[in-house]
Amino acid sequence: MISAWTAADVRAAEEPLLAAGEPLMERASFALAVQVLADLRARRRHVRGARVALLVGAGNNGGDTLHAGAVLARRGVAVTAVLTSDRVHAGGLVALRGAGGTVVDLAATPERTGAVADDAAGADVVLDGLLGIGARGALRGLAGDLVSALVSRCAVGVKSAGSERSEPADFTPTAPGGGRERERGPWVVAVDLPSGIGVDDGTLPGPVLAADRTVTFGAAKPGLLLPPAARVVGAVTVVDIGLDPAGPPAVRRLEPADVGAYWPVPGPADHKYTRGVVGLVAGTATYPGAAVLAASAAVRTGTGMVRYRGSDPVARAVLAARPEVVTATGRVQSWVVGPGIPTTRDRDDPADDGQHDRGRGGLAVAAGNLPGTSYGPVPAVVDAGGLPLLAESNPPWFVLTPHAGELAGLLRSRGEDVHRDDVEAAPLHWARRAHELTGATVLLKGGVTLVVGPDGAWAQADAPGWLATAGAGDVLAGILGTMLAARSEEIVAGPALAAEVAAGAVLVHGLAAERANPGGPVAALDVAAAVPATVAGLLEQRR
Ligand SMILES: NC(=O)C1=CN([C@@H]2O[C@H](COP(=O)(O)OP(=O)(O)OC[C@H]3O[C@@H](n4cnc5c(N)ncnc54)[C@H](O)[C@@H]3O)[C@@H](O)[C@H]2O)[C@@H](O)CC1
Ligand SMILES: Nc1ncnc2c1ncn2[C@@H]1O[C@H](COP(=O)(O)OP(=O)(O)O)[C@@H](O)[C@H]1O
Ligand SMILES: [K+]
Repeated sequence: MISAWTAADVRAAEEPLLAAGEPLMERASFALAVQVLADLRARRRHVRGARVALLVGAGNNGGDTLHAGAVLARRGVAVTAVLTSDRVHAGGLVALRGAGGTVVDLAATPERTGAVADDAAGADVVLDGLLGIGARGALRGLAGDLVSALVSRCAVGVKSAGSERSEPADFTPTAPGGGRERERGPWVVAVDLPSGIGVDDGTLPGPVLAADRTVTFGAAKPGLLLPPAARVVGAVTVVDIGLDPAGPPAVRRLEPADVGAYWPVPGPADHKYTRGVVGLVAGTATYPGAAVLAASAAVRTGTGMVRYRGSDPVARAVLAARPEVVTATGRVQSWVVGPGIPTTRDRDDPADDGQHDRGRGGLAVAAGNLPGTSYGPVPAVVDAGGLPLLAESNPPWFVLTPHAGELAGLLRSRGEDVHRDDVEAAPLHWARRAHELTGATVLLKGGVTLVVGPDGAWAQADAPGWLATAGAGDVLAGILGTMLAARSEEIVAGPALAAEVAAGAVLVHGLAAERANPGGPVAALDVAAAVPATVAGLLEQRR
């Protein structure tokens, strides 16, 4: 698992160590220099004679950068530090000058910004040390001007899907094949984080120089995992400088081993009911495919049984694809409500095939709101047309699975003035808001999928861009339904678990998409078909 702590938590963890005289900056800057030397060696034959430009801001982030520059200069690298403030880290400046580095005081000559940017754009490596965890809002002043000038000189483009990111890293915050490629310009290494990203919320409030690598100190920061900033951090290397942040991380990311470790493997005493039964309210005459996709995915993920609820013609389509599905009513351990049913609240909408009523019924059971039945409470997945069926207040074992447009609609229905673009610009903020307003766990789908529950947030980036295809969301709903059903009682007893299970479902979905056709296009049903081998691969890792 990758864990990220907020700037405040990192500072709190640093404090006692700094008070005890631990040389944190020395550790950080030395590790940074070692990484830059490795990157240089990977890119050119000789380190000696390489050109490295340091972009230096007013704080300790600039201090780290200057000290790393001193190490590089002593190895024969031609290092030039561009100072964007008249009060940069004094010790770092002395060290760099002592090692033979060159200093350009841009703060004293701001009219040279264009020429300095030209020069930096011609370097082999640029170290972005303008701002670290002390960043507040958009990059301002000279630092902002310099970055804007550099961005215009180092055009970046998004790699075509399928191209490989080969840089060694602790994690790559974008999905496979979704990396970026600088069309021209230097290799950019962000010091601690790319200057100007929202450290704790992953927003991009102003200009940011996209990095090829981020060397981050002590622990990952939320902005390195969260969209949209995750798209500009490159390959992330976490350097251990002895920090031990207290409390739960602000954002986490599951790795395959985490999901494999807790996957429920049936034993000799199990039968289909102990494994979990999924109740599925999905599909209409207009969108029958959603029912087929969700049912297929639920079956392929290893459910004990799928009970399908819908009109006869759709049920026939489901059974033709998956004869394992049953249509008889009975107890279920999780409900999946909404794929392929209309998003209107109109009970009389003939296009709803009666699914709104069935969906409301399922959700009432899942919430434990039907006195006299012993069938609830159980977890539920609420997708697409299920979202308008939600009550005002919902239990956290409900997992809502909107994409950005659906999340905006849900929030508007609860009084927020928000549109799809706003959600895409600050997804963590709006997913948290939806969790607060509905009480439910919120899984916000996208290139990086966020899950927010009572116990914090998860950010998963497991899927190739090819997964952005019709029906992929229905497959996720089916996978998640099976995973929730398998741990139904545990989740209702400790609903914070719903978010972790949901993050696990996103990981399985993403890995299955990659497995279905590595490096190429995938169809939603093929993603479902790839789930069994994906799960077997996860289980293999725990042997
Ligand atoms: N304290 C230490 O000894 C350690 C600090 N570390 C480094 O120190 C960094 C944090 O240092 P600081 O607390 O000095 O903070 P920063 O280095 O992030 O810089 C804060 C400075 O930037 C200015 N600033 C803030 N927002 C701005 C904006 N939007 N536009 C322009 N200027 C802005 C502030 O006025 C302040 O002067 C970490 O990110 C890390 O790189 C690491 O070396 C680990 C040890
Ligand atoms: N750029 C992307 N990279 C990887 N996965 C993506 C990307 N865009 C969307 N996805 C994933 O594809 C799925 C699309 O689901 P959804 O929007 O509900 O489609 P549908 O309703 O047609 O099933 C989600 O799981 C989402 O996370
Ligand atoms: K930085």
